[in-house]
Amino acid sequence: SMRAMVDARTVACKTTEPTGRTDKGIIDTQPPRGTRDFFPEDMRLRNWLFGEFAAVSSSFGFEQFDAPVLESEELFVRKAGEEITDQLYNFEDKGQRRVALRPELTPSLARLVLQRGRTLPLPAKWFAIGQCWRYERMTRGRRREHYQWNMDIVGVAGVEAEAELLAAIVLFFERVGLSKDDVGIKVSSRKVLQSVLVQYGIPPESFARVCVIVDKLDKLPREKVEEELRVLGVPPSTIDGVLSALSIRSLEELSRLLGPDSEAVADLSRLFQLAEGYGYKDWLVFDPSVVRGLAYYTGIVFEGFDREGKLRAICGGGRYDRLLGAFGGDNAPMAGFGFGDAVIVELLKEKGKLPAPPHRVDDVVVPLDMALRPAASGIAARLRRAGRSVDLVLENKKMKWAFKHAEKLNASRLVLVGASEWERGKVVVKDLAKFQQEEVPVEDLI
Ligand SMILES: CC(=O)Nc1cnc2ccccc2c1
Repeated sequence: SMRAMVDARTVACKTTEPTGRTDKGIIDTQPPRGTRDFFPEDMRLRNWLFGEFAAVSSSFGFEQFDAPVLESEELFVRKAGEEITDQLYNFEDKGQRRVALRPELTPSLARLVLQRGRTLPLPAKWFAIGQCWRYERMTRGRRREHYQWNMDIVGVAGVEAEAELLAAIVLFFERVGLSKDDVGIKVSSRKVLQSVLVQYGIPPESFARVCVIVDKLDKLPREKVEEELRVLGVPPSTIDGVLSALSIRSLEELSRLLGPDSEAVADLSRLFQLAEGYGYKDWLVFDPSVVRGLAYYTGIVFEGFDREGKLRAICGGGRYDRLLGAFGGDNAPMAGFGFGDAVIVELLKEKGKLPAPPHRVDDVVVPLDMALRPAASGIAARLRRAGRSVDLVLENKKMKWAFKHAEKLNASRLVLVGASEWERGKVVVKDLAKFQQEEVPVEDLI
């Protein structure tokens, strides 16, 4: 068999095999650095998770889109010092084109919206589940790919869009068995930071880069952050002002700091009011230290977190009203979120809520002698046309083996095609759930 050949080859790897694989022996069977294989059991979990993502998106009336994993590099070149662009998986292709494996889905969404232009009916509510890439020096041994679920709303300027997106995240958590005691969603607005920076006379064009640096506050030591801000020309005194604003923990306090007619206060108050209507207000935590690390956010930002504080952000998103303009198009209001496939699985594992979907089939069909193989194949074909999943035993096996095989496959029925029954137009059907067996006319099999 193949296995024997492979084993022999690894043992006597000095021989030159007909395949020419000389002393290299077997190929490296591991996937490339930082990437994962999905064996069937992994794929069953992944299909379950993506099924939950898609079910939530559909229950919000969103339409699915996708775009190539390979994009023009220019889609992601943003000089704001973001980690996601510092680690771009970019290269020059054989046509001397600068290309990159997408690190996120939002720029592709923006490209598709611009491609449709005014013909795109608004609001557009689109979702995607796609593999995203980063190129990290393997010093950190972190993964270089993950799958991300995105939901985005194009064309709604009010925080009703963000409220709807937060509702989708909450529904997902509820569907997978997580409660507001397990997870929460921190909510803020970049307009908080914007108003503080205006008070300190920081020029607006530094705003995105300051946000990216401030977002690192919970990842880097403070003096590192101060250093990066100083490089931008933001004096240390500003940092104290920024930090005091980020340490506020109530909307009342924020209103006192920014004044009663602050847009940030209005947006956040409205958002919490809508959250009350949806019934997920208790899942939200106002936390102005949430900035998010993507340069293009312009308003409300949010991130899902585990209340035990053991894991990195579960998901994140916000409003980004100026992205289309950055690509040279006319702006349209946009808001959305990204939800990775890694942290949520870690969290569900920790909570003992990770499903282990078993492989199963409806029927196992076995010819009891080789003359009946065509008959058995016909039975399997009928059952499959009727929508049942059928494992047709392809080698000549005895009853005992067939039974064990059917149980391994968690089959509901074992269909035995035997000579004496077949002469009478019947097959033996064993119901493996009810431990019963009966002779069934072929036409009644469905
Ligand atoms: C926990 C994890 O796998 N994170 C992850 C893995 N791969 C990525 C690839 C691109 C962008 C972000 C990424 C984030």
